[in-house]
Amino acid sequence: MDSKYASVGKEKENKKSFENNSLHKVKKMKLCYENNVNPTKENQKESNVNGVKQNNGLNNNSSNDIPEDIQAVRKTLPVYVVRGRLLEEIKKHNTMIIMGETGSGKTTQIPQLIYEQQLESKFVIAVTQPRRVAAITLALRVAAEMKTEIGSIVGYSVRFEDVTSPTTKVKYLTDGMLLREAVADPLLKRYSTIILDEAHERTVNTDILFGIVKLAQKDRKEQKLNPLKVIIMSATMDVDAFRNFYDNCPVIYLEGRTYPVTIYHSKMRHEDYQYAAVCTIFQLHATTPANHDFLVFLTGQEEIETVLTNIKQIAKESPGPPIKVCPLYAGLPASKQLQVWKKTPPGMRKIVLATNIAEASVTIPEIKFVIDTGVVKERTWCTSTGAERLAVRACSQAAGWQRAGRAGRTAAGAAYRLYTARDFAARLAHNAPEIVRCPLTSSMLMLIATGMDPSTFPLIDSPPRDSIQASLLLLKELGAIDNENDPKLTILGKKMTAFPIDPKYSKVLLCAPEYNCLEEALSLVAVMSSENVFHTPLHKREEALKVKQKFISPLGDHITLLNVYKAFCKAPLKKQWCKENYLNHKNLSYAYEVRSQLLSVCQRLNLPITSCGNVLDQLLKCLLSGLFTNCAWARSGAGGAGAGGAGGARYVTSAGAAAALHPAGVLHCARPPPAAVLYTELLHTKRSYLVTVSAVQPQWLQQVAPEFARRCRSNR
Ligand SMILES: Nc1ncnc2c1ncn2[C@@H]1O[C@H](COP(=O)(O)OP(=O)(O)OP(=O)(O)O)[C@@H](O)[C@H]1O
Repeated sequence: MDSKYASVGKEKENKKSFENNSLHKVKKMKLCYENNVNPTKENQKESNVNGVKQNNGLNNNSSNDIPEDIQAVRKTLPVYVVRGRLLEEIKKHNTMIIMGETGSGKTTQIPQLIYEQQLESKFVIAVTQPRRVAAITLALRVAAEMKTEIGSIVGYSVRFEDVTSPTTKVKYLTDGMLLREAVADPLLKRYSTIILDEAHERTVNTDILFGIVKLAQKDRKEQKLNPLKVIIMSATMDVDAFRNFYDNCPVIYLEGRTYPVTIYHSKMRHEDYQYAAVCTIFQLHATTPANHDFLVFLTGQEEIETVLTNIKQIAKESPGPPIKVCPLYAGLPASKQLQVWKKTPPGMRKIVLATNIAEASVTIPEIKFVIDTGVVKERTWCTSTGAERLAVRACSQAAGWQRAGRAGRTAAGAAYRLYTARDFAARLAHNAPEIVRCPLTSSMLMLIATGMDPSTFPLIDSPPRDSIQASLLLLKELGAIDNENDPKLTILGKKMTAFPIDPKYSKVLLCAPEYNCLEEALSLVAVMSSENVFHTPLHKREEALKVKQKFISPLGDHITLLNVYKAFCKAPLKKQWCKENYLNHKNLSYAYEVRSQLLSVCQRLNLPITSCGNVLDQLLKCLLSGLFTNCAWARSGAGGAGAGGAGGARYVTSAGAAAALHPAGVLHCARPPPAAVLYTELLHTKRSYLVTVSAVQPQWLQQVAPEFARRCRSNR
């Protein structure tokens, strides 16, 4: 059964082109637009709808400080307009797919409608999000709409932060958190409705949740428990795949959006998308009023920081209002991420530079223009070598629509695609789901912890067989499961599920008391969870490398990172200290946050928090107890251990991949190069590199992981 409730479809959105002629000189460049929007009219409309004061201190008031009538805004949303018919459908069906335009009100309104209609009584409505920033900001918005304190009727639960209470009825949570809850209760009995939002993202966690809710629904029916309603939502999903998976369940199409988004495509291809983005920013900046904010999609932290510096420099000489540039990426401390939702002073323009964490679900109220570079940084994984490949790729059409959908949420907007219409048409409709290209160890552990059998578990797309086998073997060798054929969790495995981190690292923390080094292991794991802590600006490279010397340990990168973290903790004026020492304050603050969360899990598990002091071999052995598969040996012969500095040395990993030490690593120039190393990551770019490396004694492997060491010996 397909219902159509409104008439404006995505295919009817304006698709226009912009001509991007000379991009050589930012200030002189001029772009030509067809059918430009009328800025005066737009301003009038915007002043009526923007802004709301939220109870977390984030002020979303409109640029001209006219408070938003939040209830009036609600009532204009396409979902609200069709609420009666929609609720009828929701009552009728236990499983359904809802497709609706970005910004139509799916995520904020549908849970409220269900709650208000008292379809719910003592049970809770869960709404999952692939990303924590979306879960938090949506919960804050819905709490404001429902005039309630966050954490009471409306709450959220994300990694390291649970803002819910026994009165919470509408709960926004990351898919990872719901997966954790399924470990304790695979039937998810406290929920009467589970809404799996942004289904198109197809993260490993959501793919597993699709199967978990399907089984929970069936089992609850068989056990005559309260029924579970499952709603799958997105603006851009592959409906057929989901429909097949959920036994031809009904699909509801909600068409229509509140404000139009005009799409402009570049008329020519750009070799340098960062440069094209900066040019576009300044052209729009010079021609549009302040408080028309911009959202620019880039691929990662380093790129964001480079563009941020460029913008700040160019802005000094450019016409237009003052600019506030806000970065937004996953590794940014939560408080810094939420800065993006803070109101900018009147007369100022906010430019948000984001990775794809801002691609779906979020509303950043005053975003008028989206600038879409059309690329994303994606990790893929090779099962046989364990190598990760980090590559910048063209994003899918679905991602393009989602990005454009971040404009037009509180007023009409536009999306500038820095790629041609022809390029867009040639792109994949959807990216391949994560489950077919990423390591599955964490998800397998959670799945087994829920008592499910990985070999019969229902999935929309099956991961490659060798990927499942490799994950099960690793879990067995980590001691998390008893065997690979009919796996059951061991006591250690059960404890590992208490940590929201990769099982290799939870094993490190759980083994740390044995080596008397939990203090140090916590700091190291935390700092490794954050992005690069070293800041090496190109123009001050020599100076930055000189300063780095004071942290360097001859044992390698891990102890060097620990030295940095310890010094950071002692520094009284942290920001200033980081600046002087060429360190990234945001990333170290993030590590600090993560450490305190990991510490509280260790305390819950009653692990003794002791320190190994200067006996750092203990810490490296402990690290090896979780990362034993990440060992590499210097190749004998030319280029191997005997051949001059380590920079030229070649290593072979336990999985047989050949790689060199990464040039940014401490051991890159060690003489003689270490015979055996432990690495955190095997990265393929143009060459293969071992990243974050420490020297280890070859016999340690035998001591910490005898079974694995035996297997390695027989393979070598
Ligand atoms: N934080 C916010 N501040 C201001 N307005 C907001 C906020 N969050 C939501 N809104 C308003 O509510 C509308 C609906 O948002 P909602 O997230 O429910 O849409 P959606 O259909 O789920 O979109 P998407 O598919 O992009 O996730 C937005 O377009 C915007 O007008």
